[in-house]
Amino acid sequence: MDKLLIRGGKPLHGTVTISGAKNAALPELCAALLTAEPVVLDNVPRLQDVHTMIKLLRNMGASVEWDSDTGHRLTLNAGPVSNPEAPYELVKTMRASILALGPLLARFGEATVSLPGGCAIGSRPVDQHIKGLQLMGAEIVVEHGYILAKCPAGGRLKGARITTDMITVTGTENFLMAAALAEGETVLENAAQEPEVVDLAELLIKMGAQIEGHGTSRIVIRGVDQLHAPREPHAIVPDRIEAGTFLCAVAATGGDVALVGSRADHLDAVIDKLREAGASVNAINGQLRVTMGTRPIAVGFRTSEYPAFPTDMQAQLMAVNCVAQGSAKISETIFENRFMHVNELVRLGARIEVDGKTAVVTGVERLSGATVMATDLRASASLVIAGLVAEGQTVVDRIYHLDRGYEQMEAKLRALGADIERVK
Ligand SMILES: CC(=O)N[C@H]1[C@@H](OP(=O)(O)OP(=O)(O)OC[C@H]2O[C@@H](n3ccc(=O)[nH]c3=O)[C@H](O)[C@@H]2O)O[C@H](CO)[C@@H](O)[C@@H]1O
Ligand SMILES: C=C(OP(=O)(O)O)C(=O)O
Repeated sequence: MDKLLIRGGKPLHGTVTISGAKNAALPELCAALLTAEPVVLDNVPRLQDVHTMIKLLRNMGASVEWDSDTGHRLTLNAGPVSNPEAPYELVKTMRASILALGPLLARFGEATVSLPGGCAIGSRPVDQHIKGLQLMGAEIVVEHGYILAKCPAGGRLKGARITTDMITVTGTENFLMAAALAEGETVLENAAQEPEVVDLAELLIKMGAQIEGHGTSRIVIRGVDQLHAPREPHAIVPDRIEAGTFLCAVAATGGDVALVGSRADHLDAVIDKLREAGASVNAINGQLRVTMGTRPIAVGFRTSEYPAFPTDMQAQLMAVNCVAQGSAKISETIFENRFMHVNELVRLGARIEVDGKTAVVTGVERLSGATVMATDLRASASLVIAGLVAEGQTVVDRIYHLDRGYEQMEAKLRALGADIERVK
């Protein structure tokens, strides 16, 4: 099993290119299921979850081809799909497989998708996805760990008014894709406003969907009979969480880094907090430049839905607080168990106390390298940041979690001057 070996204490300097967003790539790969024409996506990040999604689509009969061995453009042809099924073996490694449910139902009138199950950060049920699709007329039974869904006689979903109990990102995305081919109008109330939802809506519009209100909490979709391939390749929006992770790394280690291909306007809440911590963050000529010359100041924050502070950045900013001056309170409101990184950060010398959904971090002057274990994707990123600033050597074990959502993280950090390598 791969590990990362980090010798901390080096400030980061240079330029890093931010990849396309994992959380936009995954629904957009599924959106290709909505048409028999070949869909071309650009800026697709080459990371493990994308490879898993490609496996899932190929298993259904789709053809998926990268343009070159190292490039980021791929062509998906769901014309030959004959098996509208997402089996447990593939779904268990990636919750986002649930995103196949909406498009499969909409285009093929039936779908069999394994229940994703829980994961380290919480139980993560999909009841809202099921409820919304039922409101659109789908007949759904859940048995033997599978969601068995089919459209009523006539074979087409019907537009509906869907108000979810909470804001759900992949739920909103499933409804967008299902409603694009449904009969009549669908209104999504309490919709997620994340940039990845907006990017998916923009791709669907390029494919002929009629969507209004994406980026707000009320989205209206008028179903059409057929979708087609976008006329031009659709470039996936930059990964704001990858960008935020690099911003936090610099805030912790000090240095001066330019992020190419990132969207400052998608990172307002994160940038505000990093400025409060003492970093200078500026958007210049399409780049985001972060400089940090002092020890950070501890900053309190609370995770919430976009545009507030993202839960996917909680662990990384906690790592910055670990070496900051002062103490700060962090509240996690989205997932019930997203403090798995705390015990590992403590092994590096951090002072953190957790009480339910709140963690209080008191910064220490130095962390000391140790062997730590990654428990989930963003927990891994926080351990890498802590390792970059810790004295001596840190080994981050189980980095298959990190590989799910970051493209070439260690190569990008090494190019910025970090002493980091992957070992078996
Ligand atoms: C692939 C992808 O885009 N993943 C992101 C997506 O996950 P995901 O879409 O799975 O997260 P949701 O927005 O759905 O979850 C929000 C909350 O609602 C709960 N819930 C959700 C659906 C449901 O049917 N029932 C239910 O109870 C969840 O358990 C959670 O507590 O948004 C999360 C919140 O920003 C991010 O952390 C993930 O990185
Ligand atoms: C929780 C995350 O992803 P997923 O929903 O794919 O598990 C994440 O990207 O931090």
